[in-house]
Amino acid sequence: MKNKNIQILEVKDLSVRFRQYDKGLKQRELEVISKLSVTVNAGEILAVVGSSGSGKSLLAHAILGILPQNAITDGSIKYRGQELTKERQEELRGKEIAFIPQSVTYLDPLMKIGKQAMGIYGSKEAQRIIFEKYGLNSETEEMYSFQLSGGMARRVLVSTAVIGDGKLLIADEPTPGLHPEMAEETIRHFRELSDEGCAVILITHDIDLAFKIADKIAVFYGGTTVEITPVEDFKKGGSAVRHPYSRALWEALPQNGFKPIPGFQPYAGNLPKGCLFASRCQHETEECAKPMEMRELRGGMVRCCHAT
Ligand SMILES: Nc1ncnc2c1ncn2[C@@H]1O[C@H](COP(=O)(O)OP(=O)(O)OP(=O)(O)O)[C@@H](O)[C@H]1O
Ligand code: NI
Repeated sequence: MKNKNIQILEVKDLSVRFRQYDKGLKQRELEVISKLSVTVNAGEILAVVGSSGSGKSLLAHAILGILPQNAITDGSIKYRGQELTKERQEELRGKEIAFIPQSVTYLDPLMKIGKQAMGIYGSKEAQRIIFEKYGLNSETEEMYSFQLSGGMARRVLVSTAVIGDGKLLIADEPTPGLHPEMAEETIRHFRELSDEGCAVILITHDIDLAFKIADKIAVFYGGTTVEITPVEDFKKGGSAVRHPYSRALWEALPQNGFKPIPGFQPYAGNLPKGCLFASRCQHETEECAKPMEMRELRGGMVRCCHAT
């Protein structure tokens, strides 16, 4: 494996707020991501897991510079050591930084699939090989996105993203809607890309999948990271992970007893000042009401004052 220690992406203290209008013309800002920091190195696969609405897709959109107009971001996002400005995002998006979006509506409805897949840099031959690998015949190239089934559209998105020589691949839930063999193939492909030195961020609900290929797992909750851990700790089990929410995720897996987590994730605009998980946590004490920073622990990071 090459370049394993070269940092490709560094997100530091990222916050994302949405400007919204309350009743009348009163404006307010809804903070949906706060103090979020992650890094990914070349040749490394970082899996981002966490419940629905925890901010996973927004992190991807912030890196790519495709947040909606009313979004305000703070903090820093560095790509290969340099700040990712709007100009750089535009320049790198779809080239060095490849993206598989969560929704197939990202396909351009007015452009033939072949043309979209070619992007700006791909050759026709390379495209054919990749399309075949993903079970897309040459007729697909002449189709428009509305003519594709959900699974086909997803395969187009995946193959499109992996055609070029990306240095960073961000895949937002790439496998749902794919047949198991195709999902396996996709994941194998990610591994190949990372072995060639590409940094990969895999956003997924499927923790088993993350176990299979990730090097590192970032656990999101309420718009920020609560834990970053080498995948090995998650594999070892509930006692090896650092945060009570990570442990709860582990215990909710079918093979570990399917234990549900009582309570709900707090919603942006109504977040507690201290630990976001406190109201659902059996270890809650007064200390948990204080602002909680990420700290290093046992070769990983955790946002919990009780973790040991
Ligand atoms: N344009 C927007 N305006 C206001 N709030 C938004 C907007 N887009 C997303 N949000 C909110 O931001 C939070 C994070 O959304 P995000 O899509 O990143 O979640 P996610 O972790 O990707 O969830 P899922 O697993 O369901 O895909 C959610 O609470 C969502 O409602
Ligand atoms: Ni999402």
